[in-house]
Amino acid sequence: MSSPAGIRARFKLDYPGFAFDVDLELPGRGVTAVFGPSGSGKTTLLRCVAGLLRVPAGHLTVNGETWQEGSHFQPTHRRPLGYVFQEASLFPHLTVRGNLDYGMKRVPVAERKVSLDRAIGLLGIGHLLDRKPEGLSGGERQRVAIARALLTSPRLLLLDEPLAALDLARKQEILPYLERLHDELEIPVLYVSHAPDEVARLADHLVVLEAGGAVAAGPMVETLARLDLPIRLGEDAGVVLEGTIAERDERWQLARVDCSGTDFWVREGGHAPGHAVRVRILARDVSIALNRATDSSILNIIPAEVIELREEAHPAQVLVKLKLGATPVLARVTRRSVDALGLVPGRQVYAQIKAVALIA
Ligand SMILES: Nc1ncnc2c1ncn2[C@@H]1O[C@H](COP(=O)(O)OP(=O)(O)OP(=O)(O)O)[C@@H](O)[C@H]1O
Repeated sequence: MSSPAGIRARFKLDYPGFAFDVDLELPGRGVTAVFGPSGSGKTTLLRCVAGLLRVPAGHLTVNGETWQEGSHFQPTHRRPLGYVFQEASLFPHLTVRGNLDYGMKRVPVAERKVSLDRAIGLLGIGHLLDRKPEGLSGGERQRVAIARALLTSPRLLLLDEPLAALDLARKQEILPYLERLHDELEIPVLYVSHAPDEVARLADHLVVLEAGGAVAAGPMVETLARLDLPIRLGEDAGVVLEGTIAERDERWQLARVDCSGTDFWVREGGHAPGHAVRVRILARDVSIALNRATDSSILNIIPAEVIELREEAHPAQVLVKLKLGATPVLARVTRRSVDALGLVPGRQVYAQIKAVALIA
């Protein structure tokens, strides 16, 4: 019997003072961000998946292939995966080309899925091929390390804080390459990161770890919109939505973004109509009205339904989940406003969205 597509990972491990116990069903494609505080078990999860840690009663299948079950344990070198850590571990005596060849030659010709040219093109490293690692910047080294991992034709890519050692400028330089991988490759990626901006730009799916357990796992949009989770991608609760540029308004330097049928006006980002983008809407930028204001400075006033309310740590404030068509958005309002407007689940209102940030 063949196993279904997707990744099924079940691991249980007891260190003194740290119990790790996860049972995850993850999609077999796209980027799954593994998010959580320091010491929550993110690297432990990746090490279990890679087979670097052998957990006695673990289970792992990746898109139909069983890598661990009962006494069956496929050792790391027999798992078709690419692993890139915080610090790229390139061979210092080999040129970039030599490092890439090394990755590629580990795979028989018939099984190669990513060609040398493709990997070089995706990561933009064609001009670096004759250099040695010591002559590369941190960002360039990481790009070479990712290209080398791709050349092993992995069926799973594990990226453990690949940008953490880089400064902001280098991060900004490498993120577009990671976005290209996301858009163009079918290989599923588990991406450990502390950085909200990386997660917001790259992830399709989120796993949130806390003290060795998964407190949430699901599609990014829905998971960020959950009121019972204290996830903050950035300085506030909020959602990240995927959409496409529907229209540009050159006169006012604005663009209309269509997110699953709900339109938002945003500041222009130079993208042509049809371009796929992500937008971030923070709860503090959303207010609620019972009627559509006609004399407001707010561009985005959208019919919405109240779905759920949850009191916040400060008793004056309430977080409200709204649905704008199929699109969830969070709003932060005062408890007094909840009372004054009679906000209860099912109530039809208008979401007034002051700022929508175009993030990629
Ligand atoms: N070999 C070990 N023996 C005992 N405890 C360990 C061992 N390896 C890891 N731990 C503990 O397991 C916990 C989780 O570690 P892990 O590296 O997975 O966390 P993390 O979420 O990746 O953290 P960070 O974000 O700081 O990298 C930590 O408390 C760590 O001290």
